[in-house]
Amino acid sequence: MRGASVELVRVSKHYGNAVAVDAIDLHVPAGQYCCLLGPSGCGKTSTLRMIAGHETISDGDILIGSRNVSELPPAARGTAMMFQSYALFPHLNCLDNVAFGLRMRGVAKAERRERAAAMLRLVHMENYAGRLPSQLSGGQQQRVALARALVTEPSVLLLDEPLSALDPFLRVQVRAELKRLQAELGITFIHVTHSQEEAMALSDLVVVMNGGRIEQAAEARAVFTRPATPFVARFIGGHNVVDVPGGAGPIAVRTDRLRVLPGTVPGLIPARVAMVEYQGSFVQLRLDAGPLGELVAILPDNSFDAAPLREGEAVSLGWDGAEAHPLHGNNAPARVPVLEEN
Ligand SMILES: Nc1ncnc2c1ncn2[C@@H]1O[C@H](COP(=O)(O)OP(=O)(O)OP(=O)(O)O)[C@@H](O)[C@H]1O
Repeated sequence: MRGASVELVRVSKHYGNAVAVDAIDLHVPAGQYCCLLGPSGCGKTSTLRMIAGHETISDGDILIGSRNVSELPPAARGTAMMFQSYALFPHLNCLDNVAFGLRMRGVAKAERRERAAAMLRLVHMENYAGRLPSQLSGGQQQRVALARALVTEPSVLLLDEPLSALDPFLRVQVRAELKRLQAELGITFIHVTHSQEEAMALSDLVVVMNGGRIEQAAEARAVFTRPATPFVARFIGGHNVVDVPGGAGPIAVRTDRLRVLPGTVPGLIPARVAMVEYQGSFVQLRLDAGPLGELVAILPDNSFDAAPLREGEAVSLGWDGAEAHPLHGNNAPARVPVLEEN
């Protein structure tokens, strides 16, 4: 299998008068793991469904590799889709479920079975080939669904909240499995999630969406250390968005970089400890900073224990200059469409 790049050029989706996706530009290089991340209703699923061809594009173009696929039916795009609900056929065993997509494409029976068995091996489910979906756990069904999506050898796999139906323990396990498979197969994955943690753990490219637009598209570490907008800083978590009076605009200060000193220190921001939350390896402090609102600081448990603070106590807040990250607004560079060989 080979990955293909995915390029969205001024892509919009309207439902009647409502704009679900608003003229977005995005380039996902071939073979990358990309997560579309954002709150409910921000347009992630509509974007994914337009790439798959399950939804018409209201405006703009989608290119996969060097082909403009905007008008092509789903089966002609070289994509496969994996859904949140596993959507396995209940009356077919695992092998037949996986082979189903090949039957639809007219592949002969012996080859269908061979390729389906190879896919089950890939997801470590070869010993369950004869079982019905009802005889499998949620995580196992998810693996079979993955094998079924991959059996047609897509160059792009589209995943719509593939982990959200799993319990937290399984979610982390299947997440690692997805990452391993993507690296092994080298095909492009585009994965919709509203979980920051999931996006950070999986992605080469994190695309943060809000209100039908892209707020930032960058590598996970860049999104976390250099969020482009107040929305990204808040959504990705781990940041305070602070608008100091007389400053040059809002800045982001990581919660683990906010300094909290006891008492009143001239020149620092006066605050009061509103809540102390013990979280195991660290302690989270909610701090009432008056006109600046509530700020959050996290301290390793040993630093907190060395000089504990109590609720109601007066403190002073500050940060090193280098830790103040200006939030310039949407500073994502304008994208120039790039064509690559498929
Ligand atoms: N078939 C439809 N008809 C009308 N409006 C729709 C339709 N599908 C989605 N929308 C609207 O378009 C916007 C974007 O929806 P979309 O499903 O793409 O968001 P999402 O980010 O995937 O949300 P979620 O995480 O809740 O699935 C929402 O306001 C939604 O109500």
